[in-house]
Amino acid sequence: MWAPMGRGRWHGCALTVWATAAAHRRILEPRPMPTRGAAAKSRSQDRLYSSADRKEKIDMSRFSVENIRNFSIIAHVDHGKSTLADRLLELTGTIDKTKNNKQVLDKLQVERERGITVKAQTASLFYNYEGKQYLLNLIDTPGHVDFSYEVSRSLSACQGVLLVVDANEGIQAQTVANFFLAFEAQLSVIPVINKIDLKNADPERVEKQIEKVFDIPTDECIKISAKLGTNVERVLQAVIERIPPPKVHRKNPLKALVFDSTFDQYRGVIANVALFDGVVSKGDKIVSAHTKKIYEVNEVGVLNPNEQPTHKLYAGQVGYLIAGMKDVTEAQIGDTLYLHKQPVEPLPGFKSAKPMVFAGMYPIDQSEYNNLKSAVEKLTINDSSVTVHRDSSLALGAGWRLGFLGLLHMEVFNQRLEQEYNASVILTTPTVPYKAVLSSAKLIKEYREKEITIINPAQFPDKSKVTEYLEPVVLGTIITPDEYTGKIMMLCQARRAVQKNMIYIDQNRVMLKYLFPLNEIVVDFYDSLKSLSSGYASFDYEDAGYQTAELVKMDILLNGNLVEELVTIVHKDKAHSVGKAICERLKDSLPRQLFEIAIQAAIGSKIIARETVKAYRKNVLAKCYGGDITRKMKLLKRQAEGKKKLRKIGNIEVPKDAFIKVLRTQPDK
Ligand SMILES: Nc1nc2c(ncn2[C@@H]2O[C@H](COP(=O)(O)OP(=O)(O)OP(=O)(O)O)[C@@H](O)[C@H]2O)c(=O)[nH]1
Repeated sequence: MWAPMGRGRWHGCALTVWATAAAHRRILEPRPMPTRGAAAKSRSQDRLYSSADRKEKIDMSRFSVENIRNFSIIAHVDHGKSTLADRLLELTGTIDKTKNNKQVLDKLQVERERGITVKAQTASLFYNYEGKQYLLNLIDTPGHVDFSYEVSRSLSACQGVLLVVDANEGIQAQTVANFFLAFEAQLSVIPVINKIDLKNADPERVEKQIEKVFDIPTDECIKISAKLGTNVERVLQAVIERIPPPKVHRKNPLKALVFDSTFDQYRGVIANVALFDGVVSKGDKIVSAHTKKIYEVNEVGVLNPNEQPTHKLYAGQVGYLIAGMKDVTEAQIGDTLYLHKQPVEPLPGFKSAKPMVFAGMYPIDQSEYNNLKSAVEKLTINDSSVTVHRDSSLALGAGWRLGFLGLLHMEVFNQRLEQEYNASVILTTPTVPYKAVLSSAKLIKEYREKEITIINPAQFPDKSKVTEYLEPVVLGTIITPDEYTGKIMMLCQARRAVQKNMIYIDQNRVMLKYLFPLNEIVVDFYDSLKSLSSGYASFDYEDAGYQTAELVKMDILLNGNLVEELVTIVHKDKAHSVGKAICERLKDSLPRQLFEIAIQAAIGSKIIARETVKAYRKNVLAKCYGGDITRKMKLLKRQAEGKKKLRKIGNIEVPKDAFIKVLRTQPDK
């Protein structure tokens, strides 16, 4: 159950508990299931269970393994995972249902602003069913393909999943991808058809799709409205009836898996742990199997959904552990913790995330390097799927080359750096990891390998040094109403994709499988797909290795000066159209300056595209009339502040966000 899973990506989850002394006593007695008539009464009881006043430590020994269920909610983006999680938390009294709860488990600012889940979150729920008290550990996971590493790690701590499908939209590409993650991990799958309250809901059609694509009998589907709370109680009951308890041994020595971690500036690393065997408590001396360092446990507890200290954690439970780990290198995701006096064989851990997109990251001002370094280190504790290599460039100074799981992941990381660490950075053109097979023994000796991976376009080796270039490919799944199939096929062809399969999942919905060069889909394929299908088509992909490709390095020049951020590797056949599009978009995003600017795309010394920005004089003081000196000074100051957001290339001032705008759209012809 805790074994690695498909698609080269992984996960973990967490479990929990809490209560005031009074509430605690109460939770140990079976609680009758709330009925509508008992609503007013249960509200006051629920308050006892709200997280605000849970100060007393909980005795976790009372939750035996048979009464624990670890499950995750997985779905296509926006099908209602977080809304269902809110209802489950309310129904079990974990949060106060009189409050207008929305995305309670989406704690990050970026998640609330974008309305998406980025980070898997956990909460422990207490639930009485047929006279027994259960501890249900719920993990809300992200839906977007870029965050499926979070999904797979979460699944490693679960025995079952709720597969949520929108009753109007039906099965989408990420429903398929997520189902197979759970299926490969041999988890129990409970299909939940959500949004049955919608006018266009057609749960019967979705039931049939589920039967056709996943081979799950229609009578196993639970039809709900997470928004209105309709039939949600049935979901909790199914979790108990259909998902098995974890297979663990409490009498064995401690074996705890670190499946996630966060950083607190006062308390250091907070490790999320799942206990496979044994017990852990405050004061225990534990060892990291990875570093062999010894720590004393300062605190253990559960997430409910906030931290709630407990006396101990027992096998089968999931919670958090603080043990004075201060450094990124000490908090390895996938590490096994064991008791100092009772060494154990470490768990297999997780395969590391495989970055799909790399970009250079540099401080806008080199004096900010150390602050940015510390911010990047802390954020990567919280997001272990980002890979970090030191890098430097003549124009941009010292920085890093970061690997992300996709472009949205890159944008979210950047936004979190700004919002959580107040750091402002320059990002270079995202690139996929290309490979080059070296041609001579001398070069192989120099690089110490025959096949090198290129994650920085500036280091792309010249054709004279290689026998062939290779590009990464992915197997993409597209689900669409059949009226858009023709247009989608043309789009895929323009992206150099090769069709592998096509099936009807119901009377008018088609599932297409294509082999895509990763480079062709990474930036804007999804946007193009959405716009030509009026938003109806969905897309997901998985790693499919490498293929030979004719690649060239393209430079972008401003008045003859190289723009390092925009150096890019392109397929030979696309060089002209991509170069032209970049020049045109750069022209649109560059403000006019006091002199003319020539924008050129070049391959080696050959110019393949050109645009010109005409000269223009921006005189802020022209706005002032009447010679008001204070106002003049204010305007000059504002202009100086604006300049901090600019990067100078030669004598040309380029706004920082111009580059990302340029990269957003590529031509489809
Ligand atoms: N009508 C209706 N709307 C719902 C229902 N459940 C969720 N929604 C709405 O659907 C939208 C998406 O819901 P979320 O719960 O944020 O979806 P999610 O799957 O968690 O989304 P990601 O975290 O981005 O993957 C929100 O606007 C919800 O209010 C439902 O049962 N009925």
